[in-house]
Amino acid sequence: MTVDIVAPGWHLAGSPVAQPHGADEELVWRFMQELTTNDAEKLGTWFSDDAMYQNMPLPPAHGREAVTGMLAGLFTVMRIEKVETFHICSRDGLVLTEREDLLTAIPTGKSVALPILGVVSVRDGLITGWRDYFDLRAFEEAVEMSLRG
Ligand SMILES: CCCCCCC(N)=O
Repeated sequence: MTVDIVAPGWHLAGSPVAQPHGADEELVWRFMQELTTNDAEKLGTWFSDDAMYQNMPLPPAHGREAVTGMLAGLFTVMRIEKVETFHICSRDGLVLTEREDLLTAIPTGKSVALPILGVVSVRDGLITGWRDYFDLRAFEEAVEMSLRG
């Protein structure tokens, strides 16, 4: 069965919030597309030295090295196939993204389009914080893989 991202009924396709505006949102929009490289080292260069990253149902990573290591660890068990950012908005360097990420679990080969609310803080052209909120149980059941060990 082929899994893909389908724009939800609540997608405000023609609205200004469906496109990035300003340097911070442009940076986050491009970063979300860069995720599909699944290249932890390359993605790590987007972060400040003091950055944090957390998939909210899981523990956080603090510092660019730990952020890069967490991404590298994720990419041993999953691939980010596609990212659709349906809505993006921001104020004072805090960027909110309403997305669906198409994720494939490497051990099972199963995929899921996972709804995610992402919060990204940007300073001087670097990401200082990235927090993704999603239903981990929905992910684990869909791809038949646990991320909690
Ligand atoms: C469910 C695992 C976490 C997802 C990691 C990368 C992403 N935010 O798409």
